[in-house]
Amino acid sequence: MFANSVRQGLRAASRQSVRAFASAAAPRAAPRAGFVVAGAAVAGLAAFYATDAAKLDAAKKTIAGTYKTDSERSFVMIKPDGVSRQLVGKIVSRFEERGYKLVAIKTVTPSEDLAKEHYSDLAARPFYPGLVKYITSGTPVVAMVWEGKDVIKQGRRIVGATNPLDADPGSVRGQYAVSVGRNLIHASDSFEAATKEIGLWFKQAELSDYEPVAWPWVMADN
Ligand SMILES: Nc1ncnc2c1ncn2[C@@H]1O[C@H](COP(=O)(O)OP(=O)(O)OP(=O)(O)O)[C@@H](O)[C@H]1O
Repeated sequence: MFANSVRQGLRAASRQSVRAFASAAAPRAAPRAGFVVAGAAVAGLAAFYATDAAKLDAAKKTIAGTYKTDSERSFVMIKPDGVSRQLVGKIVSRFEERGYKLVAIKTVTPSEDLAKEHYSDLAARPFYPGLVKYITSGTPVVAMVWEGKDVIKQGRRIVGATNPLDADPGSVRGQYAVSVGRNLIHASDSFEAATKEIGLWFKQAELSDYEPVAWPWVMADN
């Protein structure tokens, strides 16, 4: 994605630079030194536009909405222990009562490939095989997408620290979990992770677009 935007930025930059150069370079037979200077200017502009395009891309809307706006989205998953312990309603309520918008929810019995891809950044960790086995136990997970301002950061606070021993008592893990290996729930920890995870678990068509009646009362800043 970033590579594409940089390529687009470079293309836009060279188009702009060529236009700028064409209008600035009135004499047809410009001296050789002029070409050198112009070449450097084109390279400089290309670099500038490439950086600028990358910056713009960071603010661009992805499947996880737009970061730091009301449309920000997080991927939240109730793990097999949460489903088996029949805590789904209580966990969903935490997000709902906070004011966040449920844009997708489904049960999934994850394949090994899906679990491995979801936790691919932990592949080298000693607990990885056990983690994959836990997620693919055959009991489903509940995969969800929640939307609203700061939902990624606040979602992590609702979920609590990875190890329930360190989790705030008011968090899901702090209230219901005991062991790091059975910590009930996952929530995206960054916008990049949310973009990857929502794209991995959901198709665009599965994500609903609506406004809850209380939305302005929850999301307004003043
Ligand atoms: N030491 C460990 N022993 C067993 N399982 C662990 C251990 N550390 C992490 N895990 C499992 O791997 C998951 C992913 O670990 P990570 O470090 O990404 O924490 P996290 O981001 O809080 O968790 P998650 O990605 O599930 O939200 C944890 O939620 C937990 O289920």
